[in-house]
Amino acid sequence: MSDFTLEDLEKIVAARATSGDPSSYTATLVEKGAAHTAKKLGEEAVETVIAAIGEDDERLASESADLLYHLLVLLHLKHVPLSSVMAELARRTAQTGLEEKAGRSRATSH
Ligand SMILES: N=c1c2ncn([C@@H]3O[C@H](COP(=O)(O)OP(=O)(O)OP(=O)(O)O)[C@@H](O)[C@H]3O)c2ncn1[C@@H]1O[C@H](COP(=O)(O)O)[C@@H](O)[C@H]1O
Repeated sequence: MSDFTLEDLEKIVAARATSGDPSSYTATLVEKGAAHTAKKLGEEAVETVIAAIGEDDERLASESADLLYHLLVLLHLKHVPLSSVMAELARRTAQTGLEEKAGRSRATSH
């Protein structure tokens, strides 16, 4: 099994974003900006849903990889480090998902 991590991919994305390499898809996405990348992320999310419902596991893994890659590019463009996302996920491990959801409703009802 590969020990490749999302942190590794985050570093690759950061390097390719500023590479100026015309063959880099990351550089192309970054050039088009956050709004374009967010739309691409949405498309990849839909493709992941379609794969989950009607396609095989290999296709689901492939679409999930596209989704995570585009999320990392968007986070890069918005200057949100992956460590912030991981910190938020780590914080949530202290409670169940439904407790966390109840906390969100309380936070937005004020
Ligand atoms: N993980 C990925 C990755 N996943 C998906 N993609 C690209 O995402 C695109 C998604 O395909 P779509 O059909 O949805 O989009 P498209 O039609 O090609 O693009 P649009 O014209 O619609 O914008 C494809 O071009 C894929 O190659 C990725 N491109 C790059 N990476 C990683 O980023 C690294 C650097 O890539 P470059 O920046 O291209 O050097 C690579 O070595 C990989 O590790």
